Amino acid sequence: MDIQTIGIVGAGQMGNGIAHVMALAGYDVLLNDVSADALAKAMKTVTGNMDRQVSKEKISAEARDAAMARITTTQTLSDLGQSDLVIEAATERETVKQAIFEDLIPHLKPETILTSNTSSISITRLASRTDRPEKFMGFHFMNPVPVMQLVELIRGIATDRETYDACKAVVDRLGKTAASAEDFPAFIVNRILMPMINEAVYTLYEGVGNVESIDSSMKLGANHPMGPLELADFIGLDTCLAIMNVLHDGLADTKYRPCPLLTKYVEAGWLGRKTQRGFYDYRGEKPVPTR
Ligand SMILES: CC(=O)CC(=O)SCCNC(=O)CCNC(=O)[C@H](O)C(C)(C)COP(=O)(O)OP(=O)(O)OC[C@H]1O[C@@H](n2cnc3c(N)ncnc32)[C@H](O)[C@@H]1OP(=O)(O)O
Ligand SMILES: NC(=O)C1=CN([C@@H]2O[C@H](COP(=O)(O)OP(=O)(O)OC[C@H]3O[C@@H](n4cnc5c(N)ncnc54)[C@H](OP(=O)(O)O)[C@@H]3O)[C@@H](O)[C@H]2O)C=CC1
Repeated sequence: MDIQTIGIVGAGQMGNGIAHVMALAGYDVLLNDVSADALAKAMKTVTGNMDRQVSKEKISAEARDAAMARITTTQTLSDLGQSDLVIEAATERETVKQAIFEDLIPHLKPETILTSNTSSISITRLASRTDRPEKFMGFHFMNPVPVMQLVELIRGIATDRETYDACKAVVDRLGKTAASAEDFPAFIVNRILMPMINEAVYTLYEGVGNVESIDSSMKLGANHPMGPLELADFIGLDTCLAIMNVLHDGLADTKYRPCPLLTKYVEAGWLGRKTQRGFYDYRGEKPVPTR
């Protein structure tokens, strides 16, 4: 299948990154969000990130201008009807994703491939609620999208070969590396990464260390580029909690129990960088630990 136009639903940190790399690779991008603010912020972020790539001579000013011209934003979901491939990258909540697919499907071409950037939710279950489970799969980018090399590709029970091959060809054109994961809760990366982050929150909760000592231990002691709490703030604490809940419910094992302190931060609306406060407070000149 020839893919030229890519629809992206959700213009948060993942949606803007996906729009960025798709446009630079020459795809036409239709970027949708319910919020006009989110769309404006996304375009500002993409512009800033591409400008930085120009100033570092990673891309030319012409390539940036051409890529920016390929991105169209819209608050109207039906405008994505002409997409050859749709990547849903809205909030990590199953009901939100299901409602998006329900509203979008009547406007899609029969051959359009439908995918989700979900971090954890069952692809088979999401697909089963659509009219095209064989043309549905998981297309899971890592954050920050312009920098991270991996894309996890997850087939649901019904996904056909043609759909997988078409998505794999898109990953190849982006110059990224695809890893196939089976459709089990949180797939590969988050099955391993998120329990580590949750354990870091337990380590904080139990007073074994504070935010600073936990993060510097993992940075200096295990050579991680970011400490686990800094990374949790970067991902979004709501997303981290949602993934832990999917692991806990889906695998029915207490080892995946979300730390009550993680729940408390989310209940406070302290979701990390995106709300300016999480395990660190980002409102000042430099991040200050909140515990
Ligand atoms: C939750 C899920 O479902 C799955 C996930 O995504 S899990 C999260 C996976 N991601 C990670 O684990 C990220 C861990 N952190 C890192 O790898 C690094 O800290 C980092 C790449 C984010 C930043 O690297 P750094 O060396 O500390 O900083 P810095 O030198 O400023 O940045 C490195 C490059 O990334 C770019 N960059 C950094 N943040 C960026 C962003 N948000 N968007 C775009 N580009 C960014 C920089 O411009 C720089 O580019 P050049 O190499 O071209 O100069
Ligand atoms: N954060 C990460 O590190 C990673 C996240 N993911 C996954 O990507 C997806 C998006 O995550 P992320 O970008 O971090 O989340 P964000 O919270 O940054 O962005 C989500 C965006 O979706 C919007 N949205 C909510 N409902 C709808 C809707 N019905 N239609 C259109 N847009 C909607 C939100 O708008 P509003 O704010 O107005 O509600 C928001 O702008 C999630 O499934 C997440 O699990 C995957 C890999 C890494």
